[in-house]
Amino acid sequence: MHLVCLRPCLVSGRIGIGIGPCQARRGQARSQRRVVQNIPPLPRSAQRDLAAAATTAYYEPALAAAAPTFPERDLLGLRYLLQTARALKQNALLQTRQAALDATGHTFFHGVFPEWNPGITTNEPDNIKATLSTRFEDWALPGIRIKSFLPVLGKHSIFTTNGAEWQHSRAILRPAFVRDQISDLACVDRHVAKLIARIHTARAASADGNAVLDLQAMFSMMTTDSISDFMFGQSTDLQGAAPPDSYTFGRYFDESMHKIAWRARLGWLTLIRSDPELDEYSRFMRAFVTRFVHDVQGNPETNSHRGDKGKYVFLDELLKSGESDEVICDHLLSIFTAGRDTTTSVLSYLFFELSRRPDIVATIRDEIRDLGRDDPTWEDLRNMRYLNWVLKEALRLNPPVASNQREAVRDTVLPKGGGADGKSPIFVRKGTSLRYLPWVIHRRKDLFGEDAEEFRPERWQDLRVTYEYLPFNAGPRICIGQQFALAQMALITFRLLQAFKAIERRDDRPPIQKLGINLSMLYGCLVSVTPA
Ligand code: HEM
Repeated sequence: MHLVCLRPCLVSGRIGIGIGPCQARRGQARSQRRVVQNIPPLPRSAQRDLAAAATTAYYEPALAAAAPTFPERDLLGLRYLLQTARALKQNALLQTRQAALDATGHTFFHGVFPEWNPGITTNEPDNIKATLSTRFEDWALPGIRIKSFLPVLGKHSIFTTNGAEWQHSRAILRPAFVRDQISDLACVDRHVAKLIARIHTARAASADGNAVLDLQAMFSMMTTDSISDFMFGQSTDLQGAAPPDSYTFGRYFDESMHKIAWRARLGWLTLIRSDPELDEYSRFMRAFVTRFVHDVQGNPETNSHRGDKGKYVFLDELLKSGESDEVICDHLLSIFTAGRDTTTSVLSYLFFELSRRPDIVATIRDEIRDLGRDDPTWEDLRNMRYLNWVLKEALRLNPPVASNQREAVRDTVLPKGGGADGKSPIFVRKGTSLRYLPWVIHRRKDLFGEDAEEFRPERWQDLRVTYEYLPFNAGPRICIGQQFALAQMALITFRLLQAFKAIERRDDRPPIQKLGINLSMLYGCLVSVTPA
């Protein structure tokens, strides 16, 4: 019995577990010898998995065919890199990956320029379950992603650490997301009230009283205000009388996320060159956040937020950890990164859908009316069945974290993707990067039905999901802010549909999704609204 490792064959560029003749036309025997000599000993745990997941048939030559590679004959990964850059430029990376996964089955290998180890892309729930949960210890955040985030989030961030350091970050942050805070909706309510007031003002100021609004830009300001209020006890107040440095903070934050996304996606190449602009943004943002930390530390009794008894302030909880200012600053910027654009993304896409689906608007408004209360509690929002279906559906079709990545920290096994039918386990060498795309998985017709690409909240009536539905990720690194985000988004939608009875699309261009760290809408979300 021979198991061949998952390095690309030097001649054919094929990768996979294989026995028997190499498929390359030229240099066949030589390349095969070379590959076979490199056979790594299969780790004991991998052997256990293989035995459990497959059968002895796995070792038969017929099933040991290489897993698909894409594109073919791309040993160095240059074609893949160029394709990625081109697709990103055309805002079509998700669609390109979807087509590749459709063409190759649900898992394929590709070269990663300029590395030797191949990468894997998968939209197979079993593989994702292994990566995020059952074989969690075998995978970590990839080095390239950590390096891209470091200049902005720092080395203590939950998004730049693995292993014990990550556990420590999570242990510090977790208690701050307690039930009391989640159910304290007053903070969000203040900022959504300002948003509604701004919409009324814009309508009144427009010539025909029917102003065109870019809800994406408005949601972004609102979430910046509400998350800063939640974190520091003081809002950036971009929707009100913000000081100039709040605007600068917002702008630098946007620019930094854009740069980080490019660096993470294009790999090590972009890290060769330093980016003084990014360094400057980072310096400014750290100084901005540190000011709040000092403010709270320096004035424990007089600080403005403490006048508001009962108000939850994330920074207060964080300071209880006794960590240094630098660590606290890393955590604050991380929560800002985690919470702001994700929420903006879901709301923008949701209101884009609502602008072309008056039936859904009417059904949510009926549910609001049936509640019979103007001010919903957290429990009320949780129990609004249709509203929650709508949110789940928005998160399914446009998960803000549309594409995600991990890296094998030891030799391991994925349960599916090998063999002629793609159903055999595959061996994965340490250092291999794995990309999974919730955006693509959520649109699989075999998992979500023939209408998987349609926005249909009613599907959630009977749908039970596990690893095929990943808007908040899964396993030990599942989103900490999930309940907080869902409660916020439910309240914002509730309030807006209480205030406005119709939303009308005001943009003829086809919607284009832009993939950064999070998904956004390239042309924004242009609508007009009718007051209730
Ligand atoms: C609709 C809104 C949100 C979505 C879709 C979302 C999604 C995600 C996803 C997919 C991850 C996993 C990232 C990875 O491991 O690669 C994540 C992690 C995380 N999220 Fe969220 N998130 C949302 C809102 C929030 C909010 C509002 C907060 C906090 C205020 C938050 C805090 C976090 C944190 C701290 C992590 C890191 C968890 C860890 O690595 O252990 N998220 N989120």
